[in-house]
Formats: sequence, structure tokens, C-alpha cells
Amino acid sequence: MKISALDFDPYDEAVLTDPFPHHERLREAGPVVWLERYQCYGLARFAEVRDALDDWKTFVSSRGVGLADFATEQPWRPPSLLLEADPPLHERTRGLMNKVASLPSLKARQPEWRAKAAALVGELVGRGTVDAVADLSEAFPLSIFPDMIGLRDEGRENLIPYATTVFNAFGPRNALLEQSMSQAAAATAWVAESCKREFLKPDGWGREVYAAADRGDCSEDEAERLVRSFLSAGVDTTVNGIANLVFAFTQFPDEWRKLKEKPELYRKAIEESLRWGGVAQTFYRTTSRDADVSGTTIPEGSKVLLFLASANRDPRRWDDPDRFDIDRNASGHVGFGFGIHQCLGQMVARYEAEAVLTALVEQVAEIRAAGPATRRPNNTLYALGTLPVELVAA
Ligand SMILES: C=Cc1ccc(C(=O)O)cc1
Repeated sequence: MKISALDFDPYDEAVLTDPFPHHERLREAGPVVWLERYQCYGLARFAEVRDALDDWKTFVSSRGVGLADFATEQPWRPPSLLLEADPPLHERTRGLMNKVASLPSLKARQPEWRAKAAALVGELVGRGTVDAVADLSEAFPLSIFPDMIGLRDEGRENLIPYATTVFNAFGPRNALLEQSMSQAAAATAWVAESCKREFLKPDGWGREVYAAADRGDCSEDEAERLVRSFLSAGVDTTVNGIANLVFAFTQFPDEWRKLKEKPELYRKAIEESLRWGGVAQTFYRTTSRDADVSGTTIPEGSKVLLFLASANRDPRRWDDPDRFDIDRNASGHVGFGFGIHQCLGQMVARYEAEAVLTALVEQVAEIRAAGPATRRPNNTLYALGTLPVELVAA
């Protein structure tokens, strides 16, 4: 089947800042498109994205989940033993990390998370215009996540610059990536050192990974790199998840009023924000063999760009997809990916969002936009820069 070859640049700064209008053209161009500029295939419809994520044997991760093909290019950092690994290695590393990032461990921390979120929201309510990015979406995760990992206190300001580079590095070597690489050299070194056993506090998920090494479930070096996964994936993602949740309510005030009337909808609201928000816009896979995708043969060794955020707004799967509707059943969205690599920290993300959203529902009558939101362009993350709001006291 002849496929459309598009000159479309997913990494054009205008596209990174406002990607959704471009996804429609991608989906309409066919189930598979060819992106001339990056010599890769693109899948932008829900069914094809979900199926590619599910078929990990054909669409592998060990050749990198960015544009760089690890079979031919040197990775910028030692590959992740989770994100950039296939079975059987992935089974062992994911198995031991699932045990560390467990539901009981998370549940035990919720009273503290709820109390901290309530206190933080309490400081922001009625204070006039605040920035829901810096003052809330960054402040809350940074107040609980590094401690949960057992990260050392000094230098935590390196976490976001490091993660910014991690997510830019899945894209091409464009200005965004070059810029963040040069700015984050120190942050990258700080993260690498912070993952060593002796730099981690005794109680926390970091040391629990090393306990797995002491049990022989992984080597000391693997433990160090696995702890790095927590720092790479566990901050910038939740920061933007919470920021996009608040942003959604500023764009759809009726949904906020609906939540105030029916607070029990808070979990559905969070799931819908994960579908609608598009925090993780794209990830690549590489074909391990010729792959048939909806009538097109994608040859072995091809990079395939999966437009997760486009899939989450595909009208073939979702009614009125651009509408943020907290009554919608958004389950099955690919905001956390799908299949064996589905986000290890998805419950961390959900619990963090729940702590913030329940505090807002409790203390805030209205989330009032107090100026235009600004975006922080990134090759992978749909990130907010600032989100001026007024949290009107209930
Ligand atoms: C979802 C993003 C992500 C980024 C980095 C890693 C890692 O470094 O393992 C895992 C997930």
C-alpha cells in the first residue's frame, strides 16, 4: 500500500508548542506515514500505536526509544535497563523494580502526601495570582518524590534540568537538545553520583534497589543505573502531569464546576487529564524484522515514531476527543504507554495528582486563569513553562 511521505517536522518549535492541530493531518494521511525529514515511519492513530506498543518482539526498545538507533549510534548515556531493554533482561529488571515501587509502599505514604499537598494548596489559596507550574506542579512532587527515593538533600535543583535533557535526547540533535545538553552537564554528573549506594539515604526506594543487588537480583552497577531510572522518569513527568491537569480545568471551567458538585469524580478527572493532556507526546520503537502495519510493510531496522498524544485524541477511538470531559471513561488511553513497558511509576503519578486535586477540591472554589499559559518546548514532553492562576478560596 502506497503511504504518504510527509515533510512534517514533529520537532519544529511551533509544533512542540501546539502539537494537537498537526496530529489530525497525520492521522488522516494514513495508518502509516513516512517522515522524510527524519527518515522514519510515523504511527498516529490509536489502533496502530497501541498494537505497536503491545508487540515488543517486532517493535523493540533495546535499539533506543528515541531517534538514535543504538545498533549504529553511541547512546548519550548508558542505556536504561528498563526503558531501553527488551526481554529477557527487561523481565528481570522490571520484576525487581515492580517490587520496590510497590502499591503497599505507595499507599503507606499517602497520609503524608495528602497533608503536604493540603498545606501547599493552603499557602496558595487566596494569595492572588500564583504560578501553578513553579508554585504547585513543581513544588509538590519535589517535596515528596526525592525523599521517597532517599535522594541526598543538596543538589536536588538538578533533577528537572537533567530530566529535560533525558526527554530532549529522545528527539533529533536539534537546538533544544544541544542547549539542554550543555546546560545539564553538571546536572547529569550530579544525578550519576547521586545514584551510588553511598549517596542514598538508608530508607528509600534507592537503597531498596541495592538490597535487590545484595540478594543477587542485579549487580551493583545495574542497581546504580536502575536508581537513575527513578530520577530520569519520576519528576518532569509528574510535574507536567499535574500542571496539565490544572491547565485542563482552566480551559474547561465547567468541568471544574462538575468536579466540585461531584468530588468522587476526581480519579476519572485525573485519568481524563492523562488522555487529554499529552504529557508524553511521542516515543520510538525499532523494527526487529519486516513488520506489516495495516497493509504497509515496514522493513527491519526502521525507526517508527509512535504519536501517543495523537492516539489519545484519535476520533476512531474517542468521541469528541479534544474535549476534556471528566465523566468520560478514559481507561485504555496510552498516556502511560501500553504493554510490557507501561509506565513503572504510573501509580506514583496518579497518587501525586490525587493528593493535589483532592486538596484543590477541598480548598478552592474556582481555578481562575490569570493570564496566558506559556509552554517549555521539549522534544518529547508537552511541558508548561508558566500557568498563572488565581485559586479562589472556597
Ligand atoms: C517515560 C520516560 C522514561 C524516561 C527515562 C527512563 C529511564 O531512564 O529508565 C524511563 C522512562
